[in-house]
Order: sequence, then C-alpha cells, then structure tokens
Amino acid sequence: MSTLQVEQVSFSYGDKLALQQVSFDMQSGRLNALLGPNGAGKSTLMALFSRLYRLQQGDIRIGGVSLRQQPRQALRRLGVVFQQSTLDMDLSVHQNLAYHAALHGLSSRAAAPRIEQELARQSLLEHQHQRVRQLNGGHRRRVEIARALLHQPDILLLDEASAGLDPASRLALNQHVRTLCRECQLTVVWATHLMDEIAMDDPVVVLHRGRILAADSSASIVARTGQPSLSEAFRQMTQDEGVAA
Ligand SMILES: Nc1ncnc2c1ncn2[C@@H]1O[C@H](COP(=O)(O)OP(=O)(O)OP(=O)(O)O)[C@@H](O)[C@H]1O
Repeated sequence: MSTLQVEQVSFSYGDKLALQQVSFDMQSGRLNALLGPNGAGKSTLMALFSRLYRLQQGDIRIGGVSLRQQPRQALRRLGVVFQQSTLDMDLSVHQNLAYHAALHGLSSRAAAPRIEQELARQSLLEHQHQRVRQLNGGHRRRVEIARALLHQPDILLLDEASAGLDPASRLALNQHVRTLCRECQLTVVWATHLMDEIAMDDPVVVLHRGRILAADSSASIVARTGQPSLSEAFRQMTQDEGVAA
C-alpha cells in the first residue's frame, strides 16, 4: 500500500510558481528519493507535507488521510527532519528529546520508554548524556531522527539530511536510514541533489523547476534514457526540458 500520495499539487510564492501540478506516490517501507537540483522545489514540497505551508492547489494523502481535510490525523503519521538543525546545542541528547516530548504533551513517564527505544534504534545510548555540541555531524543528524520518531510515525521526511557531512558520514547516515526502512518498516522520503545517495532499486521522483520529470526506480530511469548512470540520465532529462521550455 502506498503511504504518501501527492495529487496535483501546485504552489506559488506570490508570482513565483514553485510547484506545477506535481503528482506521485511514495512506496511503503522504502527509501524514496526526491531528487532535484537547488531550486527544484524539494523544500517547498517538504514544507507542504509538514504543513509549514498551507496547500494552495491539490492534496497530499498520508496513510490515505487527506492533509487538506484531516490535517491533524494525517500529520500524526509523519516525522520530519528539516534541512536546518533545530537542536539545542547546549542541552544533552537526552534533554533535547525530553524537551521535545514535553512540548508535544507527553508526560515524562510516557516519554521515558520512547526516548530509550529511539536512542537504542539510533545507536545513541552511549551518547545520551553528551551535549549535542560535542557530537559529530552524523550523530547530530541521528538525534534529529530520534526526535522526529518519538511520536512513532511510520513515515519520515528528511530534507537534505546529509548536507554538511563528510563523505564517510554521509554514507553512514544513508545506510543507517536504509536499515531503519528494512528493520522498522519505515517509509522514508529522502530529498537530495546528490545522485550517489541513490541506489539502483530505489524509487526516485525527479523534480526540476517545480515539475516532475520522472517517477520510477533509478534503474528504470537510467534504462529509459539509455544513459550509463543516473547523473547522466538526469543531465539528459534536464537538457531535454530546457529545449522543450
Ligand atoms: N520564500 C520564498 N519566496 C520566494 N520564492 C521562493 C521562496 N522559497 C523558495 N522560493 C523559490 O521557489 C523555488 C523552489 O525552491 P525550493 O527551496 O523549494 O527548492 P529546493 O529544491 O529545496 O532547493 P534548495 O535545495 O536550494 O533548498 C525556487 O525557485 C526558489 O527560488
């Protein structure tokens, strides 16, 4: 069953059209890549998913529930890690999670086992009493993932999660998130402009200048264009688009 469906979504910032009639389905329990260069519209889409921006046209269904009609119910299924970190650097890992749980109305008794479970899932137990400032970039990202999963959603949105990490930490984070998909049946939307973060069998949505150029597995997109790699396929698709525009 598809857990996240985007239906004919358009969005403008004043005169600037950022998304045009965007429609696609994400696959359940997989890392779904949302691939697009800077300015493609990825962050705008993420902001619509999380209801930071209100839908102007179209709808988004989360677990079959309309974000337009039943926003609170739909949002319960969703965890979000934004591009910019919002952790408190001077609090410990555990304090950051406890603070977030309290903000969302969880009693400390209810929060404690969830925090423990998330710290374990993110392999952060040994770091829980360290200040976030003392952690490396990859571990900070994992704290954000733990925080986003505290209310036990089954869909996780990650906007350019690996930005600013060194290549080894990028790879480790990407593999960690894939393990979460496999072992916890989590559906992930991984927004990126980096092709090397995408595996050949990943479902991929290619976004360019606010429009969908392709929505298929990476391997199928590469095969269809007859190019040797996803980056070559992407280059060809965007060139064709430039000619057609
Ligand atoms: N607040 C805003 N006001 C006006 N235009 C905006 C605003 N935010 C984004 N845009 C424009 O909307 C388009 C999509 O931007 P968006 O940030 O969603 O792209 P992106 O794929 O996330 O790129 P990046 O990775 O650089 O954030 C771009 O043309 C951008 O300039």
